[in-house]
Amino acid sequence: MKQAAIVGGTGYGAIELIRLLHSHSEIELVNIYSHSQHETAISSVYPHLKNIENTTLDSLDIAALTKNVDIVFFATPAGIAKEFIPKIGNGIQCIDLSGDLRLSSRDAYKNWYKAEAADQSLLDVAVYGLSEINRQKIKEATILSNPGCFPTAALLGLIPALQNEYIHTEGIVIDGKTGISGAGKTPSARTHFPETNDNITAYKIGQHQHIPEIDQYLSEHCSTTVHATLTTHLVPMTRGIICTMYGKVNGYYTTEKILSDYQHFYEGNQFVRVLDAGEFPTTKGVYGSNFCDIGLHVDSRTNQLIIVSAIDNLMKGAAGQAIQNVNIMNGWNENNGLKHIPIYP
Ligand SMILES: NC(=O)C1=CN([C@@H]2O[C@H](COP(=O)(O)OP(=O)(O)OC[C@H]3O[C@@H](n4cnc5c(N)ncnc54)[C@H](OP(=O)(O)O)[C@@H]3O)[C@@H](O)[C@H]2O)C=CC1
Ligand SMILES: CC(=O)N[C@@H](CCC(=O)OP(=O)(O)O)C(=O)O
Repeated sequence: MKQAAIVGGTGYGAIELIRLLHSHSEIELVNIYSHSQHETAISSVYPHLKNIENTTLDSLDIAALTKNVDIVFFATPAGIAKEFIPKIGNGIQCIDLSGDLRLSSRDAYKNWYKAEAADQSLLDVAVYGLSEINRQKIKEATILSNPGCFPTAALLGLIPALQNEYIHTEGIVIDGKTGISGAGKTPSARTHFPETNDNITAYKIGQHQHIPEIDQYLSEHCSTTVHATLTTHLVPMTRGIICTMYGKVNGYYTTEKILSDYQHFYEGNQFVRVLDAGEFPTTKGVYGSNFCDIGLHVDSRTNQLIIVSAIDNLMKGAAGQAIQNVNIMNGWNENNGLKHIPIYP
């Protein structure tokens, strides 16, 4: 068994990691670190964990952590992991759920996150954990940068179309919608119930921190610079992300031809389900699971390829993909801790 710790222990990402690690056969969760609450059991903060996970919350102690654990998950806001990971060393596997290590350009991080970027030496060794696309590099990783939630849905939906040159690289539009748990556990004026109930809001237009992440990895995967338009919307549901994406078709292709190539592209990848012609994903269809469901359609009237991609933001968009990546890093079965059927209805 490998021993693991979670930093940011009382946040939503951490709680989801705890749920998944409970059924992981190779990892024992030994420390849950919290900067806000100490000497209290996690099950007192979250009563749904009563008699299941009673670990006492501790304040982060790097020296003790370095001796005790093999794997550390940072489920913390941007700005934390980049400061602590360089102090850990010892070959300990560090998985960062935040955006600290995702952008290769330090200037881009400064522009979009409004803070100093991680040291270049840390960015150089961090591996981007889009599991299905970057599996070979993830196998060798010690420092793992887990993708953002919208980038996970958007990149898995768009990369096959761009790599096969089914769509032009210019004019790609990503219309993204997310449940409110994506904003974390601390309520704000934007996520407060009266603002979100019975309401849909577009937010961070032209300013979303996932824009440079999507551009960077789309560009890497089609060897030309891509600038996609992302607009994110907050919708009144707890979990789920759905991205409806549009790209101008580059030639003449049928829905069936592109779908069959997507099915081939993701063959052997148990967590990406490419749907049949006429079927489209829903957030409920992936709720509580690590699946990314993809459906698509060629609109011959407008010559647009319409791709729809759905994930659970806390699962494939965060904790689920983090566990999938740890499984890849350690040569374990990729679905260890992740065998959940979506919760339906
Ligand atoms: N929610 C989602 O769907 C997704 C989240 N992410 C990313 O994962 C990370 C965690 O997200 P999420 O769990 O939703 O966020 P939350 O806000 O729910 O949790 C983050 C936790 O980090 C800890 N924390 C807060 N401030 C500090 C600080 N200054 N120093 C140390 N720890 C701090 C707190 O826990 P404590 O007080 O116990 O230490 C807090 O609860 C974020 O970077 C987020 O952007 C990525 C993809 C999807
Ligand atoms: C609803 C909501 O506010 N969602 C967040 C998701 C951010 C996230 O989880 O990703 P990072 O790790 O890149 O910050 C947002 O759109 O910014």
